[in-house]
Amino acid sequence: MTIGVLALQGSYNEHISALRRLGVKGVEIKKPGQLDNISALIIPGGESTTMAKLAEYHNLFPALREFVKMGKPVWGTCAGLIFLADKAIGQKEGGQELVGGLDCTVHRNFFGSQIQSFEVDLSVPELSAQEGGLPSFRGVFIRAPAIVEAGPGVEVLAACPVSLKTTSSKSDADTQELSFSVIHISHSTVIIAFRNCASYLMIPVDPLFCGYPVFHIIVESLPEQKVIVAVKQGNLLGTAFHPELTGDTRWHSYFLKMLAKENEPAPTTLAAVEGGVDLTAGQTPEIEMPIYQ
Ligand SMILES: NC(=O)CC[C@H](N)C(=O)O
Repeated sequence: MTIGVLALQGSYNEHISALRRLGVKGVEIKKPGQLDNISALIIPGGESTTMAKLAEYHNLFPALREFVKMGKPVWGTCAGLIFLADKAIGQKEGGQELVGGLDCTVHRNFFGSQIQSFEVDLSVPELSAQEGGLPSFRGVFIRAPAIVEAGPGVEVLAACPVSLKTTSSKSDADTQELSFSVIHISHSTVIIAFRNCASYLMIPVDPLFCGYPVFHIIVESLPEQKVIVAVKQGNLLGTAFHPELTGDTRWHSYFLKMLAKENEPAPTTLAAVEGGVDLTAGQTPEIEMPIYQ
């Protein structure tokens, strides 16, 4: 059993390190043919537009789609989650190709720009039920996406509170005046972006909102909002955050168990991948990860 990590760009070395901490060898995947030799694939975080351009250049999209269609386990983290989504919003002009398969709409930079990156403890009941340990997981969000819509077959594994900060001078007021833009409308949800506080709010569709790109509204005592940041659909796993940048390997071990459930023996030392970059020869990836505990 071999675990591939798409190694075009982003945090693939970090995933390979995390797998190694579990005693499992990960191999770099850079070419379509290398997918034939692996049992499961991790698509790492990075920058999804760049990664998509590289994947296109190496003609990887048809093989990646085929891999997903075959039902083999695939885990997308952050940019990798964007890759796996059936639909992405907030893309650069001209859009970007997606692998798809995950019945979700992902907002590419939901939490804002690079400087709005953050860490937060997420409640992860399903993960801790299966893997043990704390009921929470330290989510490292780097210019992170979020899942703004999920289909009926998608299991939500974690959601992140979305705070509505405001620059209003009436800090103790229950009522705040905020201007916003509608950035996404679907049959069930409207997402609005607040102009002065880089926050988002998801609200049920109200026909009143449709057709007006910019509003000025009064928001009264807004309830706490949560946005989905980890999902599972069959053999597809998606996380908007970066477990490979923490010392906690539970998401990796959770993913490996998805593979084990496919009636394959538990992962041990893995054979070299023909045509792939094999890390079994006592080599270590060049970059040892900073581990945030
Ligand atoms: N850390 C990440 O992978 C960030 C992903 C980034 N939002 C993108 O569009 O690619």
